[in-house]
Amino acid sequence: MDKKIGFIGCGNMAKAMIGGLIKKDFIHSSSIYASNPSLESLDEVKSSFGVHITQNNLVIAKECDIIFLSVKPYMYEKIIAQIKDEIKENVVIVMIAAGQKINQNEKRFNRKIKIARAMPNTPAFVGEAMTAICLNDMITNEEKNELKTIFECFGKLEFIEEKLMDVVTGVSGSSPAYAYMFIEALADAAVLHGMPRKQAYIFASQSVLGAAKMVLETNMHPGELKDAVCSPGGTTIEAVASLESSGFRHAVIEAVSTCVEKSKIL
Ligand SMILES: NC(=O)C1=CN([C@@H]2O[C@H](COP(=O)(O)OP(=O)(O)OC[C@H]3O[C@@H](n4cnc5c(N)ncnc54)[C@H](O)[C@@H]3O)[C@@H](O)[C@H]2O)C=CC1
Ligand SMILES: O=C(O)[C@@H]1CCC=N1
Repeated sequence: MDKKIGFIGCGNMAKAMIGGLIKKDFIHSSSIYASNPSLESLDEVKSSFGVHITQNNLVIAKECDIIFLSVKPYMYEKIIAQIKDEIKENVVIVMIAAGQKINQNEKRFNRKIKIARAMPNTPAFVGEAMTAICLNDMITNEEKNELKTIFECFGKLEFIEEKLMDVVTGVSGSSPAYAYMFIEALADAAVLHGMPRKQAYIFASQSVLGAAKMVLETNMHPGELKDAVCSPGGTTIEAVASLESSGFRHAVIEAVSTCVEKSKIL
């Protein structure tokens, strides 16, 4: 790709996406820019991936053709005010913040601007993100395809309606955190029963990875796949019954709903 991609805000999500892009070899590191007030994370991306780093957001504004706003949602107003008169004519702004709506941010630029709203997740770092994206009507088909290629460098991508974006935050943007909690809890249980901690993480995480692949690759219903693990009178159904009596599904549904509601008000 001959365009320059910039990240304003070089925190967890930006680092995951930069890592994913570089590992895929889709864009040369000299075409990636990252800005951040503190040097710590910038030094990390420079030494790991060789990208340009700066503490000045205006460098990104002036240099880059596609700019990811990878700062916290409450920073958007301030960052847009800072860059809006310095950005290139045809720049594509990619907003990844939870809860930030396209029309609310279009107004902040005081002119017609190309905006994509995306919700990725941190598994981008290992090329396994799930990203949802929606676009405003300023973005051309060619730019849509470029964005598709960029996001597919580090995982799966679906174009969705903006009204579903808060749901996406709950089901995929934030859900790696719940999955890590599940893996940690599985491993804790294995340790409780005598397995060394390191080994327990391998067993727990590989079985979660395998289960996810089964859902994606067999197209079978998760319930059917679960049933295939539960031998009549066997071990698994004991665990399943125990999870049900602890309100496992209800706890997950409630947690995701809280997350979606929070995304709506950010
Ligand atoms: N962490 C995640 O899993 C996901 C995060 N997001 C979104 O990505 C955005 C960033 O989230 P994280 O990376 O988790 O946060 P983070 O706190 O790790 O990163 C934000 C970065 O912005 C920097 N920053 C603060 N003020 C700045 C300024 N004036 N100019 C430039 N940079 C500045 C901070 O120093 C920090 O490094 C948020 O809006 C969040 O909603 C979206 C999907 C997933
Ligand atoms: O916790 C957050 O607000 C961000 C949005 C999705 C994942 N992390």
